[in-house]
Amino acid sequence: MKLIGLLGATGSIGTQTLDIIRNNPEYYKLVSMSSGRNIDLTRKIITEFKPQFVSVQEKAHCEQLKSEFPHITISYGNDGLIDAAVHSKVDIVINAVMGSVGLEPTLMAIEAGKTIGLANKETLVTAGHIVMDVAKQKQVPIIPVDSEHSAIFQCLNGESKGNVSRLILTASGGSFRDLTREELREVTVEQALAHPNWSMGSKITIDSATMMNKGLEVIEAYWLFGIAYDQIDVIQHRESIIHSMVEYHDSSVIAQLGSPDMRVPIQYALSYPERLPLQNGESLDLVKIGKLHFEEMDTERFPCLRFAYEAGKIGGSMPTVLNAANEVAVNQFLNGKISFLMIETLIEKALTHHQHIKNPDLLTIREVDTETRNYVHSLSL
Ligand SMILES: NC(=O)C1=CN([C@@H]2O[C@H](COP(=O)(O)OP(=O)(O)OC[C@H]3O[C@@H](n4cnc5c(N)ncnc54)[C@H](OP(=O)(O)O)[C@@H]3O)[C@@H](O)[C@H]2O)C=CC1
Ligand SMILES: CC(=O)[C@@H](O)[C@H](O)COP(=O)(O)O
Ligand SMILES: [Mn+2]
Repeated sequence: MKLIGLLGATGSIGTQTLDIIRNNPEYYKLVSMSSGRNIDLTRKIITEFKPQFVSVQEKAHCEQLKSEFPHITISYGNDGLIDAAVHSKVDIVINAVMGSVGLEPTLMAIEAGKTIGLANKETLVTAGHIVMDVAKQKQVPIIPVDSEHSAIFQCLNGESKGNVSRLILTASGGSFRDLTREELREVTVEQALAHPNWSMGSKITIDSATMMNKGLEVIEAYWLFGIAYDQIDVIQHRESIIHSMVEYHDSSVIAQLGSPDMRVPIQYALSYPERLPLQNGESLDLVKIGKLHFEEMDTERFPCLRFAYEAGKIGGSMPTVLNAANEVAVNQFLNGKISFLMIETLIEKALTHHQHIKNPDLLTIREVDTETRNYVHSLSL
């Protein structure tokens, strides 16, 4: 029996993780969880899964839930999020919160020796050098949940990284993959949220439309697998059937395929190194699909992927700036305050404005994150 701490239980990855726990009560038990502001769903999850510890974002929600569930420990805010991650009974933490707020709970969970199932890619983009160092020191496994990284993890299957010549990440291209720059000027939030293949939270769906999602994933892959940026390629693959590939130095390419269903990588992170049958999993019918397509990425139309490679290669505090600027800009777009193309403009301005810091410690990372958020807010007022 694995005892689970689930951060971001009310979100897209969170609720799919709960599906897996629900379907496999002999293997998994929810012990601690966090949610944000969705209190109705939090209440339902508490009632069904009976976790011992719950954290929410707001104090008022915490007080409300305490009165309804007097036998459960309920907390709130960033401290609550950390307490959910380090709960003494938890074996594995699935980090499915959105944004760099996931960084400190991840670090504290690693310090506490918990295995990490990582969906929250912003953690590694913001402070990959710190997270990977602590994980190495503590000998804590970080198992990827992001579909591309789970695919690469499965393709690597313990092979020496010295045998790898290239990682090939696939990108669906997102909602606007076939639009011209001119057409991108006019797109709406509703259109951006209509991802062709995946049903996900709103922030990552916008990241997918700007292709920043793939940029964040390149940096995520760099940290998870220790492969140089020049050996990480991205290609557009509009069907999202091949989730990513590894090319070895004997020219052999190993790919992981499957219908787009995030329960597969989530369950694999939970069951690793075993595999469990997936309830209602769709068997891949390649004959029905007929053709798979592969295209070059177009960083003229979608410069965010280029920004991410550049920030990743500079390293230090640059990826922190990239991530923080992106989080603020995407939020402004979702709130109708800026246009779609303004997202990339704000990120570029933040990157240009920032004075690079070489090997930032956690305190410096926090400062850079806050300063960047303030700067982007000031630009988009
Ligand atoms: N969805 C997907 O298929 C995939 C997602 N990912 C990554 O997984 C992570 C989660 O994505 P997704 O599930 O789509 O996101 P959602 O927006 O659906 O869910 C985010 C979760 O985090 C909670 N949350 C948000 N902000 C805060 C905060 N400040 N403090 C505490 N909790 C907070 C939300 O709470 P509430 O809703 O209650 O407010 C919710 O539970 C992201 O990093 C994303 O990039 C990676 C691959 C695929
Ligand atoms: C499901 C998943 O892992 C997402 O990160 C997905 O990859 C987004 O699709 P894009 O390939 O369009 O960014
Ligand atoms: Mn992904």
